[in-house]
Amino acid sequence: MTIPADHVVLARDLVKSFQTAGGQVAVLNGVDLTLRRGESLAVTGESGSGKSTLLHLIAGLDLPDSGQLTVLGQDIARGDARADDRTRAALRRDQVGMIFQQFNLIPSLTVAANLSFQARLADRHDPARQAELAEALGLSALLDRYPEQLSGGQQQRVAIGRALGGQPPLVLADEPTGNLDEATGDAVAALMLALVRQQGTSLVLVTHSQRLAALCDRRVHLSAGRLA
Ligand SMILES: Nc1ncnc2c1ncn2[C@@H]1O[C@H](COP(=O)(O)OP(=O)(O)OP(=O)(O)O)[C@@H](O)[C@H]1O
Repeated sequence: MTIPADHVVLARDLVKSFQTAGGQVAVLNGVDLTLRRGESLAVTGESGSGKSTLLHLIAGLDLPDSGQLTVLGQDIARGDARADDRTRAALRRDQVGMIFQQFNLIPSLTVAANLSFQARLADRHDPARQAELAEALGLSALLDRYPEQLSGGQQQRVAIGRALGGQPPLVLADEPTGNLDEATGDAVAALMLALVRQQGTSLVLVTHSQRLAALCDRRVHLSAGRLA
């Protein structure tokens, strides 16, 4: 299959199951998904429906049992072929920003060092760009602090800045407001979406919140292992 150049994520008939003590559990059962350049897509679904599993496959943190998955032109899975660990790690490091519910900042690094972390790994650290991003995220006065000295909303703003710092073409966010109160979560989500749009970054946002999902360009619902 030829992939149009503006397709950032292309998934066809993705299947993923897990082996558990109780037997094989089918989680994704034929997922089709297309994400275009600059598009934001919300993925909603019941708890346990497989939203994080899908995000992990797109990030190359795990591999599907079958189906095709191509991310930023890199085949993760196609027929029997699978991208190896190195290829998938390089894709994540250089081209994919990730934002988690638990923020996952590096506790021993200052806000400034956390902000520049991924851009440095991707060899795209730009101090002027980082200063702009810190300003946009309201973090300029907090750059010398450590994560433990920040509120939840501030920590998540640092995590957003870290994910966007290297201007990756794709950002994956897994319940980014799940640990924040409603008002803080709304403010953080609005900032994230504004920055993503400004940068022309594609976004996959996993969320329970219909309000948050409504802010995205498009939304899909995961149910019984398929997207609708
Ligand atoms: N590594 C694993 N081993 C075994 N089972 C797993 C594994 N990862 C996920 N699962 C199972 O797959 C199903 C989907 O999990 P997943 O975390 O993707 O759901 P989710 O929609 O993100 O849920 P939530 O909204 O609660 O975070 C669950 O039944 C979970 O127990």
